Amino acid sequence: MAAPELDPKSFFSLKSYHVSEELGFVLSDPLETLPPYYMPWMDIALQIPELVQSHELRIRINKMPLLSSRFLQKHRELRLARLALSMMTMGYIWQEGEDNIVEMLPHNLAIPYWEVSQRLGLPPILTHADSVLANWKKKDVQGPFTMENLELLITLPGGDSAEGFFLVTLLVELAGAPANIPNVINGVRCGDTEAVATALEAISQSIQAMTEALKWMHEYVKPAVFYGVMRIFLSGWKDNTCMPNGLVYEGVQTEPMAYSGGSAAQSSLLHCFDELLGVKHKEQSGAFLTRMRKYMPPSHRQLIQDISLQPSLKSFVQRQGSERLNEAFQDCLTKLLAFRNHHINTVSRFITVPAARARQRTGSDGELISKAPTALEERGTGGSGYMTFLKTVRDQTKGTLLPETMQQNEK
Ligand code: HEM
Repeated sequence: MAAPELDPKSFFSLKSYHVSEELGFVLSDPLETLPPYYMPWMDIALQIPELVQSHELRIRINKMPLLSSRFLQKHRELRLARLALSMMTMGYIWQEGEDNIVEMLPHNLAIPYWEVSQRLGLPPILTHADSVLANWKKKDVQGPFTMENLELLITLPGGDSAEGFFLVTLLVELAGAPANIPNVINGVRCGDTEAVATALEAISQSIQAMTEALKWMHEYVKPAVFYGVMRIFLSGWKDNTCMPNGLVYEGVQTEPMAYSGGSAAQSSLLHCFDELLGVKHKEQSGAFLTRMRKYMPPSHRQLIQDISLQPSLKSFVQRQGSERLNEAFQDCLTKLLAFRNHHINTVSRFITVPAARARQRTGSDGELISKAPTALEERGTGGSGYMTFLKTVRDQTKGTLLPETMQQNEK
């Protein structure tokens, strides 16, 4: 997909980045089926939890025919094929948990997976763009985007909690759809203070709606299931002591390759807001977030890059001396800070607390939790030393606030 040209005089629009005003980065109308030739993939992909449970997934994948990816033509076909192949790969690698790890993905899965990934410009591992953005359907097509009216196309072990985890994340994405970012950029370009303030007010509401949606995680996902069952299936083979050498993709390359696991750190939303508002992440946390951009669809990555090349919004706000604009800018940062604080609480509830219970073998969910992989205790599925990272990112957001609000926040 060619990167859109950035002409500072042209009108900034989301269209050229394959981002919609209504759905943001979410893929619109994902396909539910592939052409019949690809039935062997879909047959397996649709039964991953059951096949993992019966320890048959690897056997079924080993017997799968080697199919050519050349009959996949449309973007949506490629996305569904990648979703199916990614989910199968995670199931294949982690079927036995941390025991009996395989270090080679068989050629009948690895070759088409590599080809499809190359065509989409994504690394050959499950990403947020697959498991969340391209993994939904509405039960009633005319109905709303609600938990009740949504379901996944393909899932991993973890039952209702797995479904809840991916669908709540989808709702967070939808709540934050960055429709107003172009209005901010275009307003700054033509010096329209009121237009920029209006767009920032809408963005701050979207970020607040993201926080509200994130709260549903507590309702739809059980921490013990997330920690003890699901998390390993999102893990990658980079910075993971279980697979220190990475994974050999048979028939693609003889040397192993290392990739980070799926994480919403790969969502383009917060990267866009950070670039727009001038939140800069440095050193290790900055390096990790920059690396996560390689796990996003290229056009989404390009949008983030192009936002970062715009004249500074913060300087514009400071120059204009408008109280309304000042407040709208500050409010966006305050809401972003609140999102990150709530996210840290969520992470604590879904990882830190179960990890402590697992070490002490306590709690009614003790058995589930104690099966959790020990290599992941200190790390997020994206492979970060997560708490230090998340707090640094949060503090960087706070550090971007204009001085008066910082003082109010201290009170
Ligand atoms: C049970 C729910 C969740 C848990 C346990 C969780 C956990 C984590 C962890 C451990 C990290 C550190 C990076 C890594 O190694 O993966 C992270 C980063 C991140 N997560 Fe989540 N997450 C959850 C839900 C979400 C949702 C729904 C979103 C919204 C899209 C989100 C957005 C982010 C972002 C943007 C980062 C990068 C850090 C930042 O920009 O603040 N997370 N998450």
